[in-house]
Amino acid sequence: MALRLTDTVRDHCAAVTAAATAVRIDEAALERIAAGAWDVVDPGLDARRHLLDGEPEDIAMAMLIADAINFGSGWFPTLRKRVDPATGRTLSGSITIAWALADHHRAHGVWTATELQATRADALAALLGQRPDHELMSLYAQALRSLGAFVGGRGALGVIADARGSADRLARSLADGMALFADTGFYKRAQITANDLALAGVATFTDLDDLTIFADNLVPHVLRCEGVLVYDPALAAHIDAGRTLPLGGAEREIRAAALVACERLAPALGVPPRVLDTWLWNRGQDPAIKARPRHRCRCVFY
Ligand SMILES: Nc1nc2c(c(CN[C@H]3C=C[C@H](O)[C@@H]3O)cn2[C@@H]2O[C@H](COP(=O)(O)O)[C@@H](O)[C@H]2O)c(=O)[nH]1
Repeated sequence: MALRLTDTVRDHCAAVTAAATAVRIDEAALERIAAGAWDVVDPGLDARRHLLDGEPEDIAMAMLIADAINFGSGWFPTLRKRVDPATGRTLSGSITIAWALADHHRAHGVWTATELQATRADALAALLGQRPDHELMSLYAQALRSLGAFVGGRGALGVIADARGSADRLARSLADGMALFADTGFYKRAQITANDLALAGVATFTDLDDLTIFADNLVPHVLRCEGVLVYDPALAAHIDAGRTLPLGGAEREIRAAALVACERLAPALGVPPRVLDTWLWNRGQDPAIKARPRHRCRCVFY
């Protein structure tokens, strides 16, 4: 039987972390977190930032669309950010994009697979409130055209049905079906898509809790702020100066170490990695944590 996608991720991250030269896990800090009396809960999806009411096909397609462009953190400092009208706080890059998409879906309906295949960067930029010439907009348009071809005539619920109740199989279908999901060794967006479809109530997976964390740039940053991840001085200086990292090398060590640390923290805290991920990610929205630079890598994976 072929290895499960999540098993390949765990094996890859264990190997990268064992051989890492620029990032290490601080055992004492990890034990401190593991022993803490934290209330680790998954807050679920925010109904303002995601389309959660309507026909299941629309909710499922809206989530596939959101997660097909749930990347770009390396460019986020160059994006125009929305302000939350309820709090007056500037929203993060990914929340800015997700919320703008949800508003569009509520007002104009959810794109069909055929419409997705005709996505243009300039029209998408206008919808997302961004400059039409921003390179992330052309990458987003490419991702959505690819999603349209991937979904085809089966619809979003058909994509889910083809996973036959397995989150791992759904993630594998995305990773094998679209180049921009082929985040080998981490499969962050392929995995978070399965989690999001389940959270949105349009999919049921028997192996959902086997997902790993969704290795982005914020979860490792929260762990670094807690002292769990320690970067060598040159890497720390590079990141603290706001300079981007190339794909591969140090950024892979950072993501892999975060995953390995969470593989140990999750059972200690009595939650699956997917719940720990969301809890850590939401803590990362804290202004004090956001004030410290996190690593930035301009890629299509996170
Ligand atoms: N590990 C993990 N990474 C996540 C999310 C979310 C939030 N969306 C989720 C929320 C509800 C649904 O569950 C969505 O899936 C975004 N990201 C990633 O963070 C990165 C930074 O973004 P920011 O802080 O905006 O700059 C970016 O690469 C973004 O792709 C998450 O929950 N976990």
